[in-house]
Amino acid sequence: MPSHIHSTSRIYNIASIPGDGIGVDITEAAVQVLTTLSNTLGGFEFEFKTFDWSSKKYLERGWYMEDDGLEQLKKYDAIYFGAVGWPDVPDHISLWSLILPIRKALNQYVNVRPTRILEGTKSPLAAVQASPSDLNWVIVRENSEGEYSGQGGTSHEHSEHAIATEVSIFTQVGIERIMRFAFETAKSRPRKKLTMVTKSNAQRHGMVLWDKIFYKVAKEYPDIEIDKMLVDAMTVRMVYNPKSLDTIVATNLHADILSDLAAALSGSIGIAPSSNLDPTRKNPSMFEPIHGSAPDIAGKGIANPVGAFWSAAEMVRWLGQEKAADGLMKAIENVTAAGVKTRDLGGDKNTVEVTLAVCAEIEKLFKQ
Ligand SMILES: NC(=O)C1=CN([C@@H]2O[C@H](COP(=O)(O)OP(=O)(O)OC[C@H]3O[C@@H](n4cnc5c(N)ncnc54)[C@H](O)[C@@H]3O)[C@@H](O)[C@H]2O)C=CC1
Ligand SMILES: CC(=O)C(=O)O
Ligand SMILES: [K+]
Ligand SMILES: [Mn+2]
Repeated sequence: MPSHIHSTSRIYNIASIPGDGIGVDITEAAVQVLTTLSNTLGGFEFEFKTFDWSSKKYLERGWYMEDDGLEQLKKYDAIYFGAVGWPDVPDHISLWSLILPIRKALNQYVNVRPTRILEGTKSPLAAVQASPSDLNWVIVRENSEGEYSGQGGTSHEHSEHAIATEVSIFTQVGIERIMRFAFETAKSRPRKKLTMVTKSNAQRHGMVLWDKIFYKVAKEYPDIEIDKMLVDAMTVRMVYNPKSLDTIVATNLHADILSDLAAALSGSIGIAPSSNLDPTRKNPSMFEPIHGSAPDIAGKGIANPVGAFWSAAEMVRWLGQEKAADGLMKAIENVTAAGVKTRDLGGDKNTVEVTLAVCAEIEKLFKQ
């Protein structure tokens, strides 16, 4: 591309945190696809700064992020994240040293997790036919409090009297803002439907407040059709009647679980994206596939990069480049439709082959 075009480009500074296991492969793939996208379209560019914050580095040097790591991240327009977690480090140490502090400190109180069946892929559900509306959901996950508040403690740890508490925190402010975001999401979608997931039959304090604030906020959205599901029954409805759902709002833990299920029902966990959003835009938002570091397939070059690409498309959309985001999604689906898929989707291609196919498709779509 001629340099004069570059000089007028909007530059987005992206903090890239590949992390562990397949997080590294899929982040590399996403960076390649994003670079191809900006080079092909023009008008904007990405400048990536890679942070080597990982479990491997933690084992070498005793820390995940520098002391001012969260402050460093605040300078970027967005954060692209792979995955964190490795068998040599207890999972609660890795999560609480990297991904969870970022979500909390940068006020990323929403985690948006869309699911649908991509072209050329198949749901394992018999109830799901070819129609895209058979399974097309957005799970809005509370991302700052609830069961992952981090409050609690352990006493008498090394004795038979060990006591541990894990306290769920639900605040009026925290619930109200996630409910409002969920209603706005439902409003932006054609079906205008919102299902609230709860467990207020057994959990009689936090979940009761959750329900109450949902109905309070619902009054502001008379055009949205609402219903309520207990989380256990919700799993059944997702399997037997996926068509009846559209936008879903759930707590941190419930939505974590339901979104892995949703991904599997749509074909594979390897395709599912997520956006950790600070809707106030005072802090950068963070984009990552919903899956973890997958130690069982790490280093084999076979991880599905589609969830990483879809997450990248969500990042591009959040940054305001709608046309580029739509183009990237189109390129991804042209590739799946052509049968260029990794094994988890029933194909025989590897990460690099799918990545190159998506890059070629972007060039085909956008090159005049
Ligand atoms: N946001 C994050 O960074 C997350 C980190 N983790 C961490 O990741 C580590 C592994 O966790 P698991 O429970 O095994 O969950 P996982 O999502 O890493 O893997 C679950 C299963 O799905 C498969 N899988 C996942 N992503 C795939 C992809 N892109 N392509 C093909 N197959 C894929 C894996 O091979 C595995 O069989 C743990 O340390 C966990 O704490 C887990 C979830 C999210
Ligand atoms: C930690 C985790 O599993 C998630 O955020 O999806
Ligand atoms: K991830
Ligand atoms: Mn999860």
